[in-house]
Amino acid sequence: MDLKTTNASPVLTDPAPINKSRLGIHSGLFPYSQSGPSFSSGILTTPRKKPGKLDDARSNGWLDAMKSSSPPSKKMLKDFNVEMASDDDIAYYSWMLKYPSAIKSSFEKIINHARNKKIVMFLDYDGTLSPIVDDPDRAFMSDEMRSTVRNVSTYFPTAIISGRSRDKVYELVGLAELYYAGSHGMDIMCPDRETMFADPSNRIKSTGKHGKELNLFQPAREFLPMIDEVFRTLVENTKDIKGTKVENHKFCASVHYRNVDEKSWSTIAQRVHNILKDYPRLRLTHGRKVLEVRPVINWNKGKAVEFLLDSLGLSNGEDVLPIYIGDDKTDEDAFKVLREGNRGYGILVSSVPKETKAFFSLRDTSEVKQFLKSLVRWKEQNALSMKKRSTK
Ligand SMILES: O=P(O)(O)OC[C@H]1O[C@H](O[C@H]2O[C@H](CO)[C@@H](O)[C@H](O)[C@H]2O)[C@H](O)[C@@H](O)[C@@H]1O
Repeated sequence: MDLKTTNASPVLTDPAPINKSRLGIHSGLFPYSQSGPSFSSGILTTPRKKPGKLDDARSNGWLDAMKSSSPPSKKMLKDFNVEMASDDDIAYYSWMLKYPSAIKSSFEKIINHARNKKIVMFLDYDGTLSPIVDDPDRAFMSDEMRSTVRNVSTYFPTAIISGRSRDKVYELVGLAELYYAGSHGMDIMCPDRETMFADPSNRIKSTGKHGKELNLFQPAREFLPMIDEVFRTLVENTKDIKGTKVENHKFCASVHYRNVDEKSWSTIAQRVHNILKDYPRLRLTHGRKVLEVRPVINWNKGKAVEFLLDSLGLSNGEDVLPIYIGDDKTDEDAFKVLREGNRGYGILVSSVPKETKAFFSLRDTSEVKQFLKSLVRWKEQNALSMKKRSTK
């Protein structure tokens, strides 16, 4: 089967980022919206945006987006042994007025709101549970983080929602008690509820590595051969560029350029761009020093959150509080769903100011761990005081 179409159309691109000024908190933030095409219902395959006049990777903003796709490491200014706040610090603290820290200023607010509600915890993996490292194969989470997540899941239903393949993220997290959504939510391992599957062809019964029966929801299943083909083409076409790494996530593919000399970034962008011209049913999104190729369907991490809440029977309750913690552009779809439906809290993990649909912020993975531990402590104290009250 020829998976390409002869009717080549230009690639849908994300908007080019606006250069952020060092102190321009409200006016010059990096645009951070990721939403794909949206329809009121169904998981429709949608056409890409109309071709613009410009038709190469440089002119349509890919390169700018690539350059600003991961925050630089922070430098502290020191002057005569007096620690001074840099412009970046001032910018960050001003930004935090709009997106307060979930552990510092706003923890009380969060738990007050969560009182008498059931928290459902959604966690992104890279940059949230494991720090960003140069080699994607070595992005391990610490044992302490793992046991923290395990503790969280004893009190709250907990799901991992990642851009990686479901198998890979399951292997990295290694906790059987969680729910997993891989490929940016396009591969969901979920509880078995017949009513969830309006289109039963998207529902797959499968047997996991340990012989356990799995219930999978895979809305982009028809794209499997196409993603496999484009993955192989991407590998073939970038193999001469030192440092490039292409990953196959089953329902999407990633081209990493973190370890590539910046001089070659435009070459990578151009080659990926050229390949995608032959696949109008695929689109490109930008992650942290990674180009991600994914199907043009009305599905994303936000949809996965809604699907999981539904399949857990927790979608309509006033007494449910979903919390989603993530660091990347793809997490914005989930933040948006929670904010717009007034359903719960998005928490952005970032050490630099970013425009976001989240409500709160955490600086890095260690603050994520601290936040999760604080929630568990709060829940334990609650349980203890309830027990004391009932034995009086
Ligand atoms: O949705 P996520 O769980 O956050 O996954 C997003 C991407 O994460 C990985 O790449 C990122 O982390 C790597 C390891 O720290 C880093 O080397 C890379 O530069 C980052 O982009 C993963 O490899 C990607 O395939 C995921 O899409």
